Amino acid sequence: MIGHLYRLWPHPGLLVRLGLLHAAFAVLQGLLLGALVPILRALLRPQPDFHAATPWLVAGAVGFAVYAVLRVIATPVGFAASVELTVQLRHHLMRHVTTLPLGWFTGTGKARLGRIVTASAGSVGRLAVAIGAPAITCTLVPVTIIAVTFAVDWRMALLFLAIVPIALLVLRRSGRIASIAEVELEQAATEIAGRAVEIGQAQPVLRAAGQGSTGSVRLRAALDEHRIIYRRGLRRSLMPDLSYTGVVMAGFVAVLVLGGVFLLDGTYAVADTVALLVLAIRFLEPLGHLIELNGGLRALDNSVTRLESILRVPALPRSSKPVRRMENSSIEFRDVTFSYGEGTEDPALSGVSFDCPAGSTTALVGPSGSGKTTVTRLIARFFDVDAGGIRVGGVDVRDYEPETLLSDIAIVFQDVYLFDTTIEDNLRLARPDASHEELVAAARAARVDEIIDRLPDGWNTRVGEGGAQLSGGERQRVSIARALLKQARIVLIDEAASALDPENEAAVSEAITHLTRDPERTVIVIAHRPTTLATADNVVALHDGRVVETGSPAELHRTGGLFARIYDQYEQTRSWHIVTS
Ligand SMILES: Nc1ncnc2c1ncn2[C@@H]1O[C@H](COP(=O)(O)OP(=O)(O)OP(=O)(O)O)[C@@H](O)[C@H]1O
Repeated sequence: MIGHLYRLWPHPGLLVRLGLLHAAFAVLQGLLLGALVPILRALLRPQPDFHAATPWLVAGAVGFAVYAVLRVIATPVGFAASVELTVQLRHHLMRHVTTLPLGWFTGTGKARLGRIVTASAGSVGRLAVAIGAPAITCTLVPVTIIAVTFAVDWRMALLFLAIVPIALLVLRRSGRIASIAEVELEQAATEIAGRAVEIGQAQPVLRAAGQGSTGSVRLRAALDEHRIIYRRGLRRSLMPDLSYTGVVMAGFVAVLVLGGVFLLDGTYAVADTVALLVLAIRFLEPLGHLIELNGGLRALDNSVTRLESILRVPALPRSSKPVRRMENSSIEFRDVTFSYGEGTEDPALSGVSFDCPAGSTTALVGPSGSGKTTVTRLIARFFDVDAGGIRVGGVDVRDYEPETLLSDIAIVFQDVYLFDTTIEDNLRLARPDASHEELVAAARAARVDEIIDRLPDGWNTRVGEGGAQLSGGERQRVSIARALLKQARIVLIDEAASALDPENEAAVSEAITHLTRDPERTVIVIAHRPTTLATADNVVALHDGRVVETGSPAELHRTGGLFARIYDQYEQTRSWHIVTS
């Protein structure tokens, strides 16, 4: 466990200093108690020998003063260390997380990350001090006392020594049970958190279906389960905990019996007996205290394991000589095969090859699940391909410095997430140093200026969590404005598949057209509207992860294949919307 903790922190200096401070306490405590033996031997006799006791009394007083000073220092140091260790750990985690493939950030990945960065990192920082430090004391005090006792009487020291392995054995068993209970409780707590979030997110759907209370029923079930697991953990740990206390008590009885026998047969003087009893009490007391720390130690161990589970996720491999300049914005897929890995049957893409010359606009079409989104994810290197290669500007995406690649790529997702801040801040995210004129120009080109004019505080209107104050089409326009502001030479767009109102439909379409006008910019758009398809230079039609057609929209329309069918479907849907709206 100590090794685990040590490896967890990038700069374990603070942890080591804290550990050494508590180790010093423990040894000092043991030695101070050891000093009692010569003092009692000198004083507990018919003619007390103050001369012999004085050096030990002085040494004891000095030792006690040092101990007291260390204790006073240790309390605030421990508190500050706990906060500092948590901060260090969170920074370490976040630094690592920024090197992970973006594909790792799925729903579960994000939920795990949230829980580990908040709860687990917090408990490791807190428990490392609140439980780890006393655990060092409770282990080293008995060890020091055994060593001191050997100097007084080897038989009693051997008895102390014999108690340790028996106690540790029972402690281990109790620890295993505590560990299982902690893992179960953590799972139950995650379930409760999930249900609570679900209640919040699903309220509109649940109420629309007249099931407003369904969410709370599921939450109540999760809470009940948590309580059952908690009680089960308590029940299971009762016997091992009692056994441990029994072992410690039995050890004390054995010490009393041995001390009594040696006192009666004259082996021990009264002073020796009193001193050894004090040593026995101070030996058994921290040993007994270990059982109370056991649950915390297991929780610490499990939290460390959870943190390590993220730290062990391999970072996106970096080239040893990364390319830091993108020559042009051409994109080539060469025989790309990619599978999402565990739990997926067929590859998402198989032998996909196509070219997008610099400055061109390519529309990706195909039925749901045909691999369109995967194509865009691979260009931005959310994942690495299994076979084949993707070249951007003539260089394999794996050979770029990740920042170089991403600084020249803008992505417009279907579900655009906006931060709960002003429109201006949301746009500036793309380029914080953009001038006001550039900001206004990007907004105008994406027709975000019309949205701003309508909002009560214009540029300074907060858009709500996730951009809830804006409609889907408006959010997508903000996202396109971001892409324009970023001046990225490659833009990947997942056009909103759902129907937009006519105003948004026209605005989004115009914004996309604006993006495609730049002769330097390569645009790949997952197209769901005939107008967008019509503006494309090329079309890549996918089916079951394979390219089935490529060519210009006019050519493909003539050949009457998959593209033509999809185009006609889009047209029909559009006319249907126009008729019904
Ligand atoms: N994160 C993921 N993990 C596992 N499989 C995935 C993941 N994302 C997509 N897939 C699978 O990969 C295949 C291609 O999916 P992709 O999202 O690229 O298709 P698509 O053409 O964009 O579909 P849609 O139009 O519905 O968005 C599908 O079989 C899908 O189930």
